[in-house]
Amino acid sequence: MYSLRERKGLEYQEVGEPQNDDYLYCEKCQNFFIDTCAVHGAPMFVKDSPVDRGHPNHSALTLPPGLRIGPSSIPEAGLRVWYEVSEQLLGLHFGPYKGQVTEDEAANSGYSWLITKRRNCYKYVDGKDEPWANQMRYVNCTRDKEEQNLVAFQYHRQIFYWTCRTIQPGCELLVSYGDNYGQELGIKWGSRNVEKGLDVGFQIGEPKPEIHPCPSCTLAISSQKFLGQHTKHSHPSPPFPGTPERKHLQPEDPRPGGRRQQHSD
Ligand SMILES: C[S@@+](CC[C@H](N)C(=O)[O-])C[C@H]1O[C@@H](n2cnc3c(N)ncnc32)[C@H](O)[C@@H]1O
Repeated sequence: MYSLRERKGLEYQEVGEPQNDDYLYCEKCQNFFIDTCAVHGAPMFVKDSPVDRGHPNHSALTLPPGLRIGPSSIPEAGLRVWYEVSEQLLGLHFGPYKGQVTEDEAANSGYSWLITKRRNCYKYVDGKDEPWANQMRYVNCTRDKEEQNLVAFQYHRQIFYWTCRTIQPGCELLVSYGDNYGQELGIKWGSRNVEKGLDVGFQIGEPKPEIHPCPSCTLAISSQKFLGQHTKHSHPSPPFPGTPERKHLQPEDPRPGGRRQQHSD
């Protein structure tokens, strides 16, 4: 016969395998890491300006100081995000991309990113509706490698953008939506004709489109008349209290960033 001895309870912690989107990438080391690069420390994350969700202008008002929204100089691209202050931007992460989260594949608005939950299992974050999205919805798609300055990546089941090259003052922020999506949009890779002097990308020193910055929010409007209409509609006095201050970028939440991700639809 065996006597059942009392067993001491084992104390242990279950340490899960890191998921693919737990890793971040250090450009200097050219290596992946979790949380903090052992050599270069924690990457910088830029937080959105705080705004109550559901405000009709929510997306535009979340713009961090130093960035602006205005008409894009890319033909038929609508609005864009551009960088307005005098220092260069580098080594920053924006996000997460906000919007309505759905598992419905039909989320095909032109503003929805695909997020991989696990093998063959996806969800979508759709930034179409401005009251539920953030400023990242205004970032347009790059037309070639040279003008790309942001990379979209998935981190902890969310989409972030990181600055893959120095962003000069006056430049539009441009991210790759992924090859398939870009083609579906009719965005031709290499359509920016630099050699023939037909580059329509807005660079410093080039003729700028007409811009009328709104004094009460981060929008810039293409005509004085539309600015008047916007002010009347969006800023009946007193101005909306969540109006962000226009200062240089101030990274607040130093955490890391990583890899490229596919754009959905
Ligand atoms: C995520 S939104 C970008 C913000 C958009 N420009 C706006 O005004 O709301 C994606 C849409 O912008 C337009 N777009 C983005 N990049 C473009 C490009 N390089 N050329 C033409 N249209 C572009 C397309 O209409 C696309 O469906």
